[in-house]
Amino acid sequence: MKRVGILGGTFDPPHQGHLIMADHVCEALDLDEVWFIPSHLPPHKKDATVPAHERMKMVTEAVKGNDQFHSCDLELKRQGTSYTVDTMKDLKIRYPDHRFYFIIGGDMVNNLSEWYKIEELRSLVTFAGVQRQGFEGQKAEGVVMIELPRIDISSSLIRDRLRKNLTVRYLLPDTVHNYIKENGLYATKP
Ligand SMILES: Nc1ncnc2c1ncn2[C@@H]1O[C@H](COP(=O)(O)OP(=O)(O)OP(=O)(O)O)[C@@H](O)[C@H]1O
Ligand SMILES: O=C(O)c1ccc[n+]([C@@H]2O[C@H](COP(=O)([O-])O)[C@@H](O)[C@H]2O)c1
Repeated sequence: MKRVGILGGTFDPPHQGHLIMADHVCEALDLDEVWFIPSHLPPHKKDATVPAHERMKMVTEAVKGNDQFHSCDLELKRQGTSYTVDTMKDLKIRYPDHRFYFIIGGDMVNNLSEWYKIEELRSLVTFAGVQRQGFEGQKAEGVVMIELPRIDISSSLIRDRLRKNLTVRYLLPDTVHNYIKENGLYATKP
């Protein structure tokens, strides 16, 4: 039986906060792997600013160099709104013997009751929550909370800094930063 963490997100763009949270949960829960799954259309958020295939490529760049981290294009291939319950049902069929942990930031812990078919989803995964700056002390039934140094990095901060032509170096992996520059994403000049 493999123990697999799932980090779903918009990843617009992926950043060090995502990698650090995945690494800490991996250690704390003794996971074999963490799979990063970019949403095609995020269910509870306004649409991403960059197309799904570009976010997928950035996630693939971000996980390079860690053998336990993998990117997964299941939600891209499925298209439509990326409800987590659909993703996990699909993964359970493909990998019936894996045990799945769905990793979420502290900003999401208290909103789980609003997720689509949440009770069915709870039967498929264990939720692992990490603390997030501005959302301290969040906890909810059925969510294992993992301690994490507060990392006040978000994709919106990075998008905002890129728009203003301010440095984002060290906020995200160099590989992702290079991909953004080479492809002129977020209105950077290629
Ligand atoms: N710095 C962080 N600390 C803890 N959790 C985080 C952090 N950044 C992202 N997460 C969590 O990672 C998951 C995916 O996040 P997402 O891709 O939406 O990035 P984001 O930084 O929250 O984006 P945005 O700023 O655009 O809202 C979510 O569960 C989110 O709560
Ligand atoms: O399935 C749902 O109803 C649902 C509602 C909100 C968020 N999620 C998932 O939670 C993950 C993080 O979401 P976000 O909006 O922070 O990118 C991502 O995989 C979303 O698909 C899922």
